[in-house]
Amino acid sequence: MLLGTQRINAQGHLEIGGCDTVQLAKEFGTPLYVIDETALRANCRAYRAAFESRYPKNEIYFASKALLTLAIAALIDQEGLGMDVASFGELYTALQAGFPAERISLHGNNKSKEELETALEAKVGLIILDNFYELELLSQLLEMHKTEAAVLVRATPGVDPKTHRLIRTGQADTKFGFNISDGSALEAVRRVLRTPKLRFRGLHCHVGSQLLDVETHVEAVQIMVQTMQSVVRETGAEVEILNIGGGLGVRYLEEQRPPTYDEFAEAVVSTLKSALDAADLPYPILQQEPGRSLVGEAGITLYTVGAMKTVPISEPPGTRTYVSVDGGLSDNPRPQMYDALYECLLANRADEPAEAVVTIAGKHCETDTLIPSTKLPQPRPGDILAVQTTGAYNFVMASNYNRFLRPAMVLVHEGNAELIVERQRLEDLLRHERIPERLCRHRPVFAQKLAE
Ligand SMILES: Cc1ncc(COP(=O)(O)O)c(C=O)c1O
Ligand SMILES: N[C@@H](CCCC[NH3+])C(=O)O
Repeated sequence: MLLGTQRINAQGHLEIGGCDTVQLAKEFGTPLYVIDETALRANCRAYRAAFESRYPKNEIYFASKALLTLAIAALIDQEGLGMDVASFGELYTALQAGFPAERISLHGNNKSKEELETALEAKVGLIILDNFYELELLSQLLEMHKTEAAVLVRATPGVDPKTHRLIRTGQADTKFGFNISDGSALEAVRRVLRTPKLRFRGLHCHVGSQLLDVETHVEAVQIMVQTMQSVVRETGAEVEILNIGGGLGVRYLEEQRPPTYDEFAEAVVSTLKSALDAADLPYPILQQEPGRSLVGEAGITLYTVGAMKTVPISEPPGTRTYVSVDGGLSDNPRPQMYDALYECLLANRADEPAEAVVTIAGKHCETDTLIPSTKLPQPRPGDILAVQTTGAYNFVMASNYNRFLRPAMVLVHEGNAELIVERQRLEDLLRHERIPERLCRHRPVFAQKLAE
């Protein structure tokens, strides 16, 4: 499977963004996150066009939790999208990148006073209210700071998407949002309307992530329109915005066929329009927050192959060959967390027939299998392995487990590769650490040498 601008060049190497991945590995080291700028930009444009052509009152916020660095924020800004942030760190990064605050929306199921105050001070465009505690806290802060805030009420539609249990959020039993079924969402709207410094702008929902069909979104849209109708009927308030979150899936495996942007837009918009018409409601602004579907397929991770071993196995009877790479759990926790599956290829021998069935293992002190079973040309130590579809929820979920250094990230575009995140250095690991005086002893000569 080749995605975005990927192709196999005359040397038989995988190329992305016009850059030879073998050269990238040589120049920047491995593990290395590589982001295909052309593909990312094309996705932003195509997603937007799919909706704009069917529903012009349409706004796309990039869900920055999927991938955020200063450069990515700047690129998303250039593409004219908004940005959904869900923590102080995401808000800080977006603001530091110069992302216009009025196009930022603040999320979170337990927003702190500090996060809310910073959002108010920066004048972010929208705050998505998640619970009654936050509603109360925000109204106190607005009184204190003598300011106002535009809000959406996040509602939980009670739908059950077909995706991993840890990334479902539309069902009633979730920590996120105000339930619709027990009347909490309507009560939240009433309270917002009673709070003079809160400006009610509409409703929000997000049903889950990596959805490979349109059914749950369609169901959620119908429920949200019914909820809009109840809000209008019960409170007389106008629902100017309906935000349906993100969630569209991507291809991790060749056989996966997520709806295209056009198929997704057609299903969502036709459902929305007919539900609105039936309810005799004016058309709201349709907001969305895609993350994975914009950036997932635009990223790969490059690793270097090291140790290999073959062991006998009983199920099915035969052998298994472990091919260990120089990263794993710390740069991609998704296989451990969600049993996520990935495809890969040997970047330096991408044109050779894939005839060996192997297991790709990480190098952590865990059974950090990256890919349980895949077909490759017989791997050799020193080969460069490219794991596909790692643009979303990899870099942002990376850790320093086993004191691994977080990988670098490069943005590739028309044959140029620009470093947008430096590889961590050993001194970064110790930057925030202190040894109390009473535990101090002279550092061994070797540690001193390493630090120089
Ligand atoms: C509120 C909200 N919006 C948007 C997203 C982005 O989701 P995805 O990356 O699946 O498009 C998420 C994550 O699931 C989310 O929690
Ligand atoms: N981290 C999850 C997605 C979480 C979506 C955010 N609510 C994943 O990698 O699939």
